[in-house]
Amino acid sequence: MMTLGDAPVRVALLGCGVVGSQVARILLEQADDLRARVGRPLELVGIGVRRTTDRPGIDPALFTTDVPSLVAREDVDLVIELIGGINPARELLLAAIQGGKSVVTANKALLAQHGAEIYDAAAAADVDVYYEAAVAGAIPIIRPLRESLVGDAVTAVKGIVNGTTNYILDQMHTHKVSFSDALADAQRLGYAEADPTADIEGHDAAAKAAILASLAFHTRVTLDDVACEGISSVTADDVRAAESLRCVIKLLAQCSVSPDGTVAVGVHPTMVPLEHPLAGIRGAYNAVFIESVNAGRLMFMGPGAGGSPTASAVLGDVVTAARNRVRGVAGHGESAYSTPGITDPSSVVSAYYVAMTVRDEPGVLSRVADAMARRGVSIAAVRQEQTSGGSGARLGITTHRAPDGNVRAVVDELLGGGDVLGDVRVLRVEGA
Ligand SMILES: NC(=O)C1=CN([C@@H]2O[C@H](COP(=O)(O)OP(=O)(O)OC[C@H]3O[C@@H](n4cnc5c(N)ncnc54)[C@H](O)[C@@H]3O)[C@@H](O)[C@H]2O)C=CC1
Ligand SMILES: N[C@@H](CC=O)C(=O)O
Ligand code: NA
Repeated sequence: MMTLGDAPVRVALLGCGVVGSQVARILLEQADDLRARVGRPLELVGIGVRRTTDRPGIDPALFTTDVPSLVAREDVDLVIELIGGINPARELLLAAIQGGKSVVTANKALLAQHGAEIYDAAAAADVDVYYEAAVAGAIPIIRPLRESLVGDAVTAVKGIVNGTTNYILDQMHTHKVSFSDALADAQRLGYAEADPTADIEGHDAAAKAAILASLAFHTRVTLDDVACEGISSVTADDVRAAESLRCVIKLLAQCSVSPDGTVAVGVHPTMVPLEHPLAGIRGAYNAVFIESVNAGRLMFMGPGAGGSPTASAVLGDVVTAARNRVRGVAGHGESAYSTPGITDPSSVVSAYYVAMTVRDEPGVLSRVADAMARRGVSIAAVRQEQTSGGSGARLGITTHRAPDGNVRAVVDELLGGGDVLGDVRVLRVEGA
């Protein structure tokens, strides 16, 4: 990489939505401080957008809809991608890298599916790829895994990594707001993805889990490797059931090394006991625990979504990449030397809450208990109450830890028999 002499570091920004507009604001408002921190001015030379409209405080001459030409400009040193989605974001990032530009992105969907292609291209071109904003918004989590803990041996990463779903679940628990109203609020507040299906079906959290697992275990985990359940089926009844067990429902991402050395990565709605630190993570906040052999247990917490917090993480990367540029070096590349393989999701062990509406007749409970016992699923607690319509009983069973596949097999068996009337719910339960 060439040094820049005394020249400014020239920055192209792609996308000027929730996050991009805040990045532009900070680049312009904090220009003096940023110059002092980089040692050269950070000059915003263009903003690529789909449609040009006036944005208060930003010179209209900066905007262009010809994004490929902006990326190809000879005088651009650094490209910030805040468009989202796969293409054209992928093509634009690859073009930037192949043109010798360093890149900063918040695009977890892209990195979880095409990360290897992008990291390899950056290594070949000797330029930087930074992506702190891609996981858990403002919270520094990529850099701690990529740099601070790289001399340790991480064994598990787990937590809340999607602000939208945490906001929705928190509203459902705390204010008894409906799922759809809470989602509409999350969209209005700028937390949700352009298509919020990615949030509520767990795909966004799964993409982040893939990125975290890749960094934590020095391997390449992609979106397809992640067992993923979202929160779209979580109902007010589930919320009440969780509360009656002194729990709240959270969408948890879990990445760990299994006993056979493979890597287990999953995203699931989970009942979390009120006394657990993750239970108190409110609104669009995120929290991530890292467990490692030498450091022990670390917790990172903060705003996981929203324009200004996410822009903070983007600017951290921009300053780092610009400093590298000034010194004529590229930062740390990807460490993906390990190939442990992915754990079969059915062998992942957890405690469960299994609820179902059953016939209110003698013998039903013992048959359900027998089906569980035959699959090695041990019951921790049982609650039973009349359904409001009186057509059956609502059975809520909490299990001890058991393999996911065994619990699913019990549920399939019960659904095939005559005792279960319907409305079966299976939720993981986190240890206190
Ligand atoms: N909103 C948030 O809280 C967070 C968002 N992110 C990520 O940041 C990225 C941007 O997210 P938001 O700002 O929320 O999205 P947004 O939808 O508000 O903004 C996207 C911007 O890209 C532009 N754009 C879309 N298609 C384009 C195209 N083909 N060519 C040029 N410009 C195009 C849009 O006009 C808009 O200016 C995404 O990758 C998202 O996953 C990451 C962390 C938090
Ligand atoms: N839609 C995402 C935005 C941040 O990554 C979320 O809600 O967490
Ligand atoms: Na982050």
